[in-house]
Amino acid sequence: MIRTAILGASGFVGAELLRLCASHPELDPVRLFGDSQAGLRLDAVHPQLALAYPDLVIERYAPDLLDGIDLVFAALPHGHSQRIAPDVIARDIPFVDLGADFRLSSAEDYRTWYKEEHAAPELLSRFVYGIPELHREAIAASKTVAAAGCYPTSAILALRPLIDLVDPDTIVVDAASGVSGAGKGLKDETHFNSVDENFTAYGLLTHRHTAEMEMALGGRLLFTPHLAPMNRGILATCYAVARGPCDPLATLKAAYADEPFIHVSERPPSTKWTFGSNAVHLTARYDARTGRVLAIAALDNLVKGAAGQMIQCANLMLGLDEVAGLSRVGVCP
Ligand SMILES: NC(=O)C1=CN([C@@H]2O[C@H](COP(=O)(O)OP(=O)(O)OC[C@H]3O[C@@H](n4cnc5c(N)ncnc54)[C@H](OP(=O)(O)O)[C@@H]3O)[C@@H](O)[C@H]2O)C=CC1
Ligand SMILES: CC(=O)N[C@@H](CCC(=O)OP(=O)(O)O)C(=O)O
Repeated sequence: MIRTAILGASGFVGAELLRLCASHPELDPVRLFGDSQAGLRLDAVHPQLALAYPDLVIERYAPDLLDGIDLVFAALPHGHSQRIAPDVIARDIPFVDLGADFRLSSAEDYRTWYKEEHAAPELLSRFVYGIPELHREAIAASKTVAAAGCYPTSAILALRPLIDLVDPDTIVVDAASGVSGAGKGLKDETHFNSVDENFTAYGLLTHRHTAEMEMALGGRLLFTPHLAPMNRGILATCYAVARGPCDPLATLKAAYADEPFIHVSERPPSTKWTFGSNAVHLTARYDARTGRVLAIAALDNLVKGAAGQMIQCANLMLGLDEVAGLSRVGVCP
C-alpha cells in the first residue's frame, strides 16, 4: 500500500480525498494534517468517514511527520503549500498540490493574481499543470504536480480541443459553481440565507482563475463565475468567435474518444450527471447565425475539479491504473 499524507484533511477537499481513497486499491491515508481541527479524531470532524478510518487522528503538520510517507496530497488555502513544498521535495516524495501556489508559471503572474509574493519562486518550474487529459505524459514523468482549479478544468476541457477553430481573444466563459467550491469556512455569501433560492455573479473581471484559463488557452478571455444554490457541481458555458464554419461537437468527440472520464454528446450536460464522480460531460455547437462556437462542460467541483483530479494525477505519477479509485458514474437523481 502507498502510505499517503493529506494536508488539509479536515477541509472539504480533504474529506473528498479520504472518501475516494477508501475505495482505492493502493492509496492508504496514514497521516492527516489540519489547523483548527488538529488533535481531533477524524470521525469527530468527518463522521461520514468513520467506518472507513476508525483510528485516524488529525495532526498539526511538522516536516518530520513526512518521514516514511510515499505520497503527499495538499488541499490547503492558497499560500501555504509553497512553504511546505520544500520539505516534500527534499524527501523526494511525489507531491500533488491543489492550491494555486504552483499552477501559474511565473512568480510575477502569481503576484498579479494572488496579490502576494511567492515564497518559493525557484520551485515553480518543477511543477506540471495537473489536467491529465492535456498533460498525461508530463504528469506521469513528474514528482510535483499542481492540479488545476475547478473552474479552469471545466473551461479548459471544453475549449482546448477547439482552440484552432476560434479566435482565443474572443473567448467568454460563464460558469456557475456549487457552494462547496468556496470551502467549509462560513462567509456572508455562503450562508444558507444568501445562497438558497439565489443565483449571483461575483469576481467580475478579476477572478484569479482567469489567469489559469488564459495560460492554457492563450488569448485574453472574459470569465464570470456564479454561485448556484447547489452543494456541488460546475457548469461552464463558453463562447468564442469561430474562424469559419466548423463542427466543434465532432472535434470534441474525436479529441476525447479514448478518455476514460470524458463523455461528449449532443445533449446539454447537467451537473447532476457528474455528482460524486470524476466524469466530465461536454457538448458543443457552431452557430452559423452569429459565427460563434458554444461549448458547455459539467463536472463535480470536489471530484474532477479537486480530489478526483488529484488522485488521477497521483495514479499516473505512481504508475498505477489511471482510473483506480475513481468512479465514472454520477449520482442522479
Ligand atoms: N472546494 C473546492 O471545490 C475546490 C477547492 N480547491 C482548493 O483546494 C484547497 C482546499 O479547499 P477546501 O477543501 O475547499 O477548503 P476548506 O476551507 O474546506 O479546507 C481548508 C483546509 O486547510 C486547512 N488549513 C487552513 N488553514 C491552515 C493553516 N494555516 N495551516 C494548515 N492547514 C490549514 C484547514 O484545516 P482546519 O479545518 O483544521 O482549520 C482545512 O483542512 C484550496 O486551495 C481551494 O482553493 C480547488 C478546487 C476546488
Ligand atoms: C464557489 C467558489 O467560491 N469557488 C471558488 C473557486 C474554487 C477554488 O477552490 O479555487 P482554486 O481552484 O483556485 O483553488 C472561488 O471562486 O473562489
